[in-house]
Amino acid sequence: MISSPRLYVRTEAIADPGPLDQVLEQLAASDPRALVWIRAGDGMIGLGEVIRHKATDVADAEAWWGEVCRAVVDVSTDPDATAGLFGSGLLCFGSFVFDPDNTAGQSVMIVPQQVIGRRAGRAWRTRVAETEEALDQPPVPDPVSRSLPASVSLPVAAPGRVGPASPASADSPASLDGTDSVDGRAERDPRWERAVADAVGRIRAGRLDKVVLARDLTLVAERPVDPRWVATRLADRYRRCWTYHVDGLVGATPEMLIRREGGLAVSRVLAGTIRRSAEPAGAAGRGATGDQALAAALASSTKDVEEHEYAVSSVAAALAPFCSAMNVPDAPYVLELPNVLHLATDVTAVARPEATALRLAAALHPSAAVCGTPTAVARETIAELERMDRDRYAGPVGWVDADGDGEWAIALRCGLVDADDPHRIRLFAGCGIVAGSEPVAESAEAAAKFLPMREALGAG
Ligand SMILES: C=C(O[C@@H]1C=C(C(=O)O)C=C[C@H]1O)C(=O)O
Repeated sequence: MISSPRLYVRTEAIADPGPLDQVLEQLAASDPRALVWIRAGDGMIGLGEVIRHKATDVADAEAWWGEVCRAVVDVSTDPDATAGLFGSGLLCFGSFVFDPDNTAGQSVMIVPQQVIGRRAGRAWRTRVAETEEALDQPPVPDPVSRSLPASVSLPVAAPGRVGPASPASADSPASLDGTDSVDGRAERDPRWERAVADAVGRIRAGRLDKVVLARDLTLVAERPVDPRWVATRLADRYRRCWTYHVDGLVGATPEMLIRREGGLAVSRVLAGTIRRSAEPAGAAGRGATGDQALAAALASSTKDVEEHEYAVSSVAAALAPFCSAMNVPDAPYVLELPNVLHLATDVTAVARPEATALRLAAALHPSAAVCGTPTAVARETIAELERMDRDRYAGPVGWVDADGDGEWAIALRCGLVDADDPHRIRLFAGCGIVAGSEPVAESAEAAAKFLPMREALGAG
């Protein structure tokens, strides 16, 4: 039996502080541990910590969150002020490991002391405390009052020079010049390419249909990596993605595992990728004509369409038992991001009342977009061939509210700041492997997926 402290919660409407990526940059007095969920300037920033729960898995987190919510007293004086604002009121941020059986990492759920939220031009602040009196005290820090004394300022700082961790001098930033470049290391990894070739062999031999293989890249920065700095830059450039930071895991993902708002559940499935070329303007990959040609190539690639279909079927099959109606579009559309184009399908469904965002996330994870088909064989294949701890990469990351609504994305295009040495950050990128995959092309795709984080860190 889990026992939860009584929590008092108050939500109030506030003046619009402006796009949250800019607010994050101005949150001078806040802690670098600020929790972040931003998309196109809207979303939530969480400050402070009231409770932290080390979850064993998503189902455990759901049971725990139910207990917490049962012990909550909402003392908002004007509940109408924020009624219907998705994300307002008590909420919890979370980030889950990809595979609890194969990791040294830890899933975490965090209830912040304060949330500053913004959606569609409206804004709110939610405060949480263990006594009602504490809610009557001025919040510390008060990020929406613009009169912070300079002395409390902890500037959101750039990481300085960033380079690949080199085995020879693992503690100092490596040179970005010459042959020892991030590019050289990020583009190709012979060991990973052999794993891809091995996976293709297993798929052609009929042992499985699809497996997602990932690799990592550790960068070392001159100064400790401030996730707020990284998140600000990601949110500005990747406006169609969900920019997140939870407990050292920072990234901007284009893939929504499940969003539940009221009875409506939506999952954005991605699989099938083409890199936007870095060729000079006028060449394929740059400008409208180049993008159109790439989009057409992607949409007509049998390999990518097949890879995509596995991912869509796995999501539709996992959602079906929890939904009374579902719409699965016949064909994908092309989602354009600054670094890549993806085949995308938005599966929408009417969720049964007991199907909370966390319950749906538990049912959907791991989807074929990050694991493979069939799931169990793909999971074993990953453990065997990848030889890497995914930690919280490719696990669900997001938030849930007291009604069970929320958004759980897949933690992609991210990095994990080393808890013991914040100068070090481990980036991840993975690719769906099917019968028609080629190791060198998959390396190029992985390199394109590293790009958002490398650019945000100034190691582009
Ligand atoms: C695994 C990743 O991305 C996934 C794999 C994709 C693919 O192989 O085409 C596309 C989007 C994601 O579902 C990643 O970004 O690390």
